[in-house]
Amino acid sequence: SCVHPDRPEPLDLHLGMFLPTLLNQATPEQMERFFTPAWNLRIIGTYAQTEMGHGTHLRGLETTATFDPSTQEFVLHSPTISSIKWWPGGLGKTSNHAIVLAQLHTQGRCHGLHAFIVPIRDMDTHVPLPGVVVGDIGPKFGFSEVDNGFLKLEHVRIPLDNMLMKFAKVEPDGTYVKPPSAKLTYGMVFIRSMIVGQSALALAKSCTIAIRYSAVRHQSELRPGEPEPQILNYQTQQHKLFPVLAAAYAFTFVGQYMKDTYRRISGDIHAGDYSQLPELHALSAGLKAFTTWAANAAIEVCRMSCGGHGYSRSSALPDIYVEFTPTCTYEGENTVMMLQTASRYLVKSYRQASVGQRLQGSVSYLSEAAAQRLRPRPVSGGAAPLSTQDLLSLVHLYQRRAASLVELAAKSIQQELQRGRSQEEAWNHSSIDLVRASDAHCHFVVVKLFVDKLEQVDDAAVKAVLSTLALLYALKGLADNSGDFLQAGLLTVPQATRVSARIKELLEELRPDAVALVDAFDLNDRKLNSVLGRYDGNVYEHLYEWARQSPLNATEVHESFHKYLKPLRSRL
Ligand SMILES: CCCCCCCC/C=C\CCCC(=O)SCCNC(=O)CCNC(=O)[C@H](O)C(C)(C)COP(=O)(O)OP(=O)(O)OC[C@H]1O[C@@H](n2cnc3c(N)ncnc32)[C@H](O)[C@@H]1OP(=O)(O)O
Ligand SMILES: Cc1cc2nc3c(=O)[nH]c(=O)nc-3n(C[C@H](O)[C@H](O)[C@H](O)COP(=O)(O)OP(=O)(O)OC[C@H]3O[C@@H](n4cnc5c(N)ncnc54)[C@H](O)[C@@H]3O)c2cc1C
Repeated sequence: SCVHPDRPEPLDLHLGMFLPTLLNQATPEQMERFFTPAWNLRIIGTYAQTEMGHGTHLRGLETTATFDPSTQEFVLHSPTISSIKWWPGGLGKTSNHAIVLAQLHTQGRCHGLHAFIVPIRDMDTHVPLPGVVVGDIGPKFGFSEVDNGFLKLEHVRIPLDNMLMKFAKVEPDGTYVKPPSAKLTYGMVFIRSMIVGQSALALAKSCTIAIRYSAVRHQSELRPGEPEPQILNYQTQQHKLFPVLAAAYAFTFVGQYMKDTYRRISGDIHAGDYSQLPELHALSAGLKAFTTWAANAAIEVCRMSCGGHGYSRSSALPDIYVEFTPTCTYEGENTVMMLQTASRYLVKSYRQASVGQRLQGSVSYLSEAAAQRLRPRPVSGGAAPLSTQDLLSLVHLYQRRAASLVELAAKSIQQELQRGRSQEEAWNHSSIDLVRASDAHCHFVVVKLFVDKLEQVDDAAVKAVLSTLALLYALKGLADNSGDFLQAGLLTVPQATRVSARIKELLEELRPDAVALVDAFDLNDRKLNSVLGRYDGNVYEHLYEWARQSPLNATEVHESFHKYLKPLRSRL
């Protein structure tokens, strides 16, 4: 954002969560008091929700905010070690304010989690304020530039007006006024929606590096006596990289869709219509998990496809991985997000469809599936003919797989209940099926959005190559998940064999356009920061130059020789 484009920064939370949370949850008066100074970086804020003991289970958070009507203040307190806020980016050393999520207590009752603006450091000296114990949590897997921090609040007093009161309120006498919808206090749908676009960017960067390098790198022999081929000509290399390229395009379109959907539904919410919030929550949670998991795995595929040089930080791929991988955990751990989508939306929608309700939005196919279940099945049964060319029929196939896995998960819960398990136990014993159902639903949404996007492309040549990519994305997903399709009776073994053959043809079709397709992401050398992914392809000269700049090469004889090796040698 500020100094290093696309790299994690101490100010990310200020820009990505503190300001957006104010925009969504502050009253006009609070906007004036906090937003303008925050926009001017006088106030630097972070978002402090997670505690040492709880991240996922928000109802388990222990920090309290107790209203004291005699002083018109909230008293913020961390009652236990496990209640210390832990992880917030920029909290350790950078921020002078934090949005703290705490259990609100007023008039002797607890009203659950609410957001409070807590000053933590003096605005001029930056010294921690009385009662605030704050610091950095120490080295991590990556994110070294970010001071993820801890925060212990010891009876810290803040004014009544520092509770974000756009929705829920506390009156001066301590009366609690409920929000119009309890779900509004969860938030998080904004960043989850944006993370989908970040998955696309991470994939675009990784496959740009790997595909450009694979066009530069020559290795081994294809035909004896002939020059070594570009490694991009090996079918296995194409099989590793072209599906990643296809996914990068798919996720780019899904990322755009999520941005638009967020804008549309949050517009409705601001106008007082909350009916689409469950769709936004389910889509943002599920697609955040689906795309980050896929991108996380694909970055490693790209790194390994570059052989030894992929392991060098000059490739940029190790950094892309360590900076991207926490997206699978933060903003809602992925398995937990998949379970939200499944149990809070898909299974509920399945039940509604089963009793004849017509569903809207991304789950409308469950109504179709329910209607189909009521129709008599053809005696012959078996999978329908499969076209490895027709994108719409593939979308339909993904839709039917999703419907079938949602049904499987819903039935699993039902069976567990019939065995006498409690609702909670039945849910836990069905959670593998629930995650699988979410995954299939998200996969369907991605394939559908990719195919829908093609309708908006006018240029015939661009449309043709994007259609090939969409076909590859859909067929590769089919091959990777063939067990699901076979199990649901949507695919036969001979059809699966044809899918594999068609994938090979598509790889060959895409080969001539592969470099142009990554160039089209328009990621310049500064943004990529990769020796292997250079636009001009002068990899070897610059690899040598990069190595020469290594700090170890500052002297011809390193001091370790005199300090350790020489004395050691003399003792042997
Ligand atoms: C410009 C952008 C780029 C900036 C990039 C910045 C990068 C910065 C780097 C890192 C940032 C990291 C920040 C963080 O990680 S902040 C902490 C994030 N923490 C989480 O996300 C916690 C995850 N946990 C939860 O979300 C919840 O606790 C839960 C998993 C949903 C469970 O909660 P709970 O048990 O209370 O809820 P239920 O399952 O019972 O659900 C109750 C009903 O509420 C609905 N629900 C739940 N969540 C939401 C939501 N977010 N929005 C709307 N509705 C929600 C749910 O569906 C239930 O509905 P029902 O109708 O079934 O009653
Ligand atoms: C780099 C980074 C930056 C972060 N920045 C911030 C920040 O700015 N602000 C902030 O507040 N937080 C931040 N976090 C914290 C982050 O949001 C949490 O770590 C995240 O929400 C996951 O919660 P947890 O750590 O409690 O994981 P846990 O919930 O303990 O997860 C551990 C395992 O338990 C499983 N599990 C947990 N609950 C369930 C369930 N109900 N069903 C099935 N399985 C379950 C999970 O699937 C996972 O496998 C950050 C984290 C990282 C890594």
